[in-house]
Amino acid sequence: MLHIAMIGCGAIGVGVLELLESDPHLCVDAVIVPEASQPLVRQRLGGLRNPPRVLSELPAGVRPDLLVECAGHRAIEEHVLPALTQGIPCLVVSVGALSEPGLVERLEAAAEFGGTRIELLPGAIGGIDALSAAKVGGLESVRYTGRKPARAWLGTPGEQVCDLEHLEEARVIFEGSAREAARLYPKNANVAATLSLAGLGLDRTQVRLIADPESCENVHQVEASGAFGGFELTLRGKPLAANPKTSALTVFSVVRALGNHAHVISI
Ligand SMILES: NC(=O)C1=CN([C@@H]2O[C@H](COP(=O)(O)OP(=O)(O)OC[C@H]3O[C@@H](n4cnc5c(N)ncnc54)[C@H](OP(=O)(O)O)[C@@H]3O)[C@@H](O)[C@H]2O)C=CC1
Ligand SMILES: O=C([O-])CC(=O)C(=O)O
Repeated sequence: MLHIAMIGCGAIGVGVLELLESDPHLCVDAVIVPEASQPLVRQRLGGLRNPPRVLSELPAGVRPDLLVECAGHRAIEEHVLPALTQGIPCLVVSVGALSEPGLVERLEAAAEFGGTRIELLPGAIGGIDALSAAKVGGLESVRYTGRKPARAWLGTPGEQVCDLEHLEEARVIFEGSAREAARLYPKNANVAATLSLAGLGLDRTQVRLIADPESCENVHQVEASGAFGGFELTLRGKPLAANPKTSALTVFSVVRALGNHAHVISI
């Protein structure tokens, strides 16, 4: 049985906990969330057979087998870096945070110090295995298009490009490098950052973001070419009811990754 601590308990976290209830090899003992949201989180988890403890940080001396981050960019600094330093292996979904200059190097240094590893999860996107294998032979180009319902872009610079509430047809709201996408759209930059880290890096990965009033899915398209040949991927992600900015596949990606640590065959 693997003992897990989870950082964050929102749309992804709750979905993961519900699915893990039926896996006898994995047990989430604690979820770490800000003090202010603890009563709400305890209420959300009330329906689970064995709800985890809800805490603001890992108690001194407690050492889970794995720590999984499902919280957001700030949590990398607050929880993942210290856990790595203590030798706790970490799985991370907020991969967009790694676009911040210097953070990859700091995570590497913390993991080396602790003698452990950090695993970046594919989350809402697929094909990361193929892309990073293709990189070994040499990649020429990687283009990513992210299309989401118009309202999913509220609160982003897309609001300055068009009237998202009254959009009548699909509109490109951003075109540029993954680095620029991460700077302008940090909350939507996880997929772009993941593709960049697996492939050609933040400066050479081209990104296009589209607000589409007709769409009710988060559609991720990737076109890559290189010495291996080429691939085109379209992933039509269903948004989570609890957070339409997040695709349901992200929950399944976390459950898969945790299962791969606990089960004898990993795939
Ligand atoms: N790789 C990928 O493809 C994807 C990655 N993501 C990443 O996953 C993150 C979580 O997504 P989702 O579950 O939908 O978001 P939610 O907003 O539904 O939930 C976030 C949870 O994390 C908690 N939290 C926030 N900051 C911290 C912190 N510093 N320390 C501890 N807990 C914290 C929140 O608490 P509170 O309510 O108090 O803020 C809340 O419980 C996103 O922010 C995004 O970065 C999301 C989608 C796809
Ligand atoms: O589709 C999702 O779940 C989230 C997304 O686009 C991103 O963060 O890049």
